[in-house]
This record gives sequence, structure tokens and C-alpha cells, in this order.
Amino acid sequence: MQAPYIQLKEIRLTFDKDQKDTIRRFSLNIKEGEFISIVGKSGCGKTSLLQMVAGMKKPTSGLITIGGHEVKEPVDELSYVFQKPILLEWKTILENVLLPLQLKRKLTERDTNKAKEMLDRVGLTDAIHKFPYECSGGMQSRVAIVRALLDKPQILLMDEPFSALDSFTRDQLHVQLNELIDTYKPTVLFVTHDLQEAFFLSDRIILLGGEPGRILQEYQVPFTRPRQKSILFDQSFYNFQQDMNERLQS
Ligand SMILES: Nc1ncnc2c1ncn2[C@@H]1O[C@H](COP(=O)(O)OP(=O)(O)OP(=O)(O)O)[C@@H](O)[C@H]1O
Repeated sequence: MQAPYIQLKEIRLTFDKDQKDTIRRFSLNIKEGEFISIVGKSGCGKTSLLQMVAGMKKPTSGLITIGGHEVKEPVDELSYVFQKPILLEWKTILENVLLPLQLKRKLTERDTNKAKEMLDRVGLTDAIHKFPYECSGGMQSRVAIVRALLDKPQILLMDEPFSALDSFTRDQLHVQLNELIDTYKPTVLFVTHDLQEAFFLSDRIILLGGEPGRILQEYQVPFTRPRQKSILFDQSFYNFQQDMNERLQS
């Protein structure tokens, strides 16, 4: 059996030792290249889990490993996409995309060409010299995704990246994200409240809930990636929705 690439073992998280645990006995093995969505009610600890995998927050107890090495500090081979795109207003779209690389090393012509090519793939060729205030929310979200993938991270953490967008823009972004993920093949941990989004994008969906937060249900999506939106008309999506909704209500 393939060894897990990311392993979370018996994770417990508490913010104050006198208070109840936020997360307890959370264990999950993630394969390299897998796309995992974490869904669950507000406050059940989804963001905290991503932050612990990123090495930005320490579990109170338990072990997190990446490639067999314990996560003890912020992880290098990882990119994070937040709910808000967080672009620098005084830099152009192209400059925003190149910024993380520029902070690491001297930029090359190849980097710039790569950034332009990726922006082109998500339909932003005409926007590369624009500033963020001249771009819509959907365009800014595309920029944040391209920026996160430019340096080919092994791990991509995405925390509700599309939640502020309308459903039409979100649909477009799902397809474009799928294509980019298929090219760069990072291991993805994706937080969302949207079951349709989780089903369309993921290999596996983890329903987090309860007090303290723990895994209530795991669901393997029975389709290979990348996918067509037509899978959302399949009976398995209907069954999945029913099952998850029942568990979320209980
Ligand atoms: N630094 C902190 N200090 C104290 N409590 C915190 C801290 N960070 C998070 N919490 C609490 O931990 C719980 C889990 O927070 P977290 O942000 O991980 O949840 P979430 O599932 O991502 O929520 P949402 O869906 O609303 O973003 C919440 O009750 C939150 O108030």
C-alpha cells in the first residue's frame, strides 16, 4: 500500500487548557496528488486544520507529517489560497502573480513567460497590466490561484476560495481550477461549505463536525478527475447530498 504523503495522527487542538477541545482525535492519511475537501459547519475547526498542516499552528497533541517528516514550522513546499484573494493594490496583476517568487529569488524571463501563460489559461491575458481595483472578484480569485500554483507547490491549501463569488463565476472557476490541478498535480486540501463544489472537485470528502470537531463521515467520489459538470446529475451526487445533509442535521 502507498505510504501517506500527509498524515494527521490523533490530532487534538485546544486554545485554552481550561476550555474544551476544538478538535479531538482527528486522524487522516492523504495520498500524494489527492484532492481532499473538508466540509462542516462554521466553527468546527476546518481552518485550524489547514493551519496545522501548514505549520502555522501547533496541535496541542498528536502528530502531523509530510513526506514522513514531522511538521514543526511553516512548510516551504506549500501554497495557501484564502477566502479573500489578498492582492497588492499598487501592483499589476502580473506583478502580483510574480511577487512570491520575487521574494524568494531573482526573477527570470522564464518566470514571467510562465506567469503570462498561466494567466492566459484562465482567460486573463488582457488583464495582466491592470491593477486589482480594475478587476472583478472572479478575476482576482483567478489571480490568487495562478499565484499559488506558479512555483509548482507540492501542496495546495485552499480555504473557501470561491465563497464570495456568484454561482456562474464559481462554475467557471471550478473548471479552470480542475484543469490547472490536472497539469500541476499538487496534493490539495480544500475547505468549503458547498457540497456541489466538494463533489465536483474532490477525490475524497471529509465531513467534520461535532463538539469537539471530529470526522463524522468520509465519502469517496466515484469519478476520475478532471470531471465534467454533468456528474452533478448522477444519482451518486444525489445520494451523497442526502447523506451529508442528514449527517449535518443530526
Ligand atoms: N486563535 C484562537 N483563539 C481562540 N479560539 C480560536 C482561535 N482560532 C480559532 N478559534 C476557535 O476555534 C474554533 C474553530 O475555528 P476555525 O476557524 O478553525 O473553524 P472553521 O470551521 O474554519 O470556521 P468557519 O467555517 O466559520 O471559517 C472556533 O470556535 C474558533 O472561535
